[in-house]
Amino acid sequence: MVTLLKVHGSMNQFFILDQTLLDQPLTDDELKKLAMQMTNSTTGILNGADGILVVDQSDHPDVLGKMRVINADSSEASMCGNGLRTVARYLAEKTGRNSFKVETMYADLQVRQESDFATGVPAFAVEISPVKFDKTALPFDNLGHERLLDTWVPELAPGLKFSSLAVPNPHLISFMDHDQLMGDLLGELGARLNGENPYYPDGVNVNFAEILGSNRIFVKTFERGVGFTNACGTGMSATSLAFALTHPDLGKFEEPISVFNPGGMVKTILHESQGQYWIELIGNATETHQIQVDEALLHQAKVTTGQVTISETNEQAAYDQFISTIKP
Ligand SMILES: N[C@H](CCC[C@H](N)C(=O)O)C(=O)O
Repeated sequence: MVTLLKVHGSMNQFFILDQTLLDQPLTDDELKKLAMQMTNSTTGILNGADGILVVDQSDHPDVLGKMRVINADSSEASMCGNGLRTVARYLAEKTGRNSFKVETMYADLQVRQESDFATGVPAFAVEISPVKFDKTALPFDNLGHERLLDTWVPELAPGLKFSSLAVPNPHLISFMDHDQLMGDLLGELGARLNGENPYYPDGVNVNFAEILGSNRIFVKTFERGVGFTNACGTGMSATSLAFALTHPDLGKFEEPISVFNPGGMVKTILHESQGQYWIELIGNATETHQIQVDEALLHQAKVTTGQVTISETNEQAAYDQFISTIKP
């Protein structure tokens, strides 16, 4: 039997699969099939999730594990900020270490345990990097620009300015008022740029943001490979950086920025060293369920309610209590 976890960061929900517990790791094709099955609210357990986080051995120095991110549509992403906080907690509890690195597709990222956000709400800080703006890293095309930073792009949406950066997964960001943010445009643009389109052929996470005040923003995201999520950690990080670069009077480097989202709130801290930006993303790492499952069912992508033993932790109640106390 193998223990899976159901976890979330700001209500961005995942299953964690630690492949080092398996007799035989899943093939990439099996991982994709498992992600599709488990994240689906009909075929999956516990109403599905936004993706699966796969933990593997890392042979890099001072790195306690490797994280791979499989979206609900089975596409693999280079990073997941909310997910990395939950993997950091999983590895911290597995090893007894509270500050270490986790290998991700393009970088070994520093993670550390933070003091609880509230009673029963463990929190972790994770490094978000590398950060790139140029087309080679995103890639966007056919927009007539080498980079998008507070740029009018009528091809995407008239009357809005856009920024686009890779952290390292690709993000498109626009700041607007509350009504626009809550309107239909985010879903329409998100669906358009993650289907067949001339501008973001590999898709892009689309973030609409409202500026609430000094070092305070609200971000709503349509995620590549998923659709609407309660929060997107890399999206909130990228949006925080775009906030400071485009509204330097309100968004500050080296100071905590409160980023509210439909699933709760996280903090980001922006850094620049030797001309490179990197972002600290600090937020909850909540474990809601432990799931006992036979390894064969993972290989067969048949992790269904009748075939597993689920035990619920008491952490969601603590998280709900925390949410009731925060005010955007
Ligand atoms: N959908 C994203 C991956 C998950 C990112 C998000 N859940 C986060 O917390 O950063 C992509 O395809 O780039």
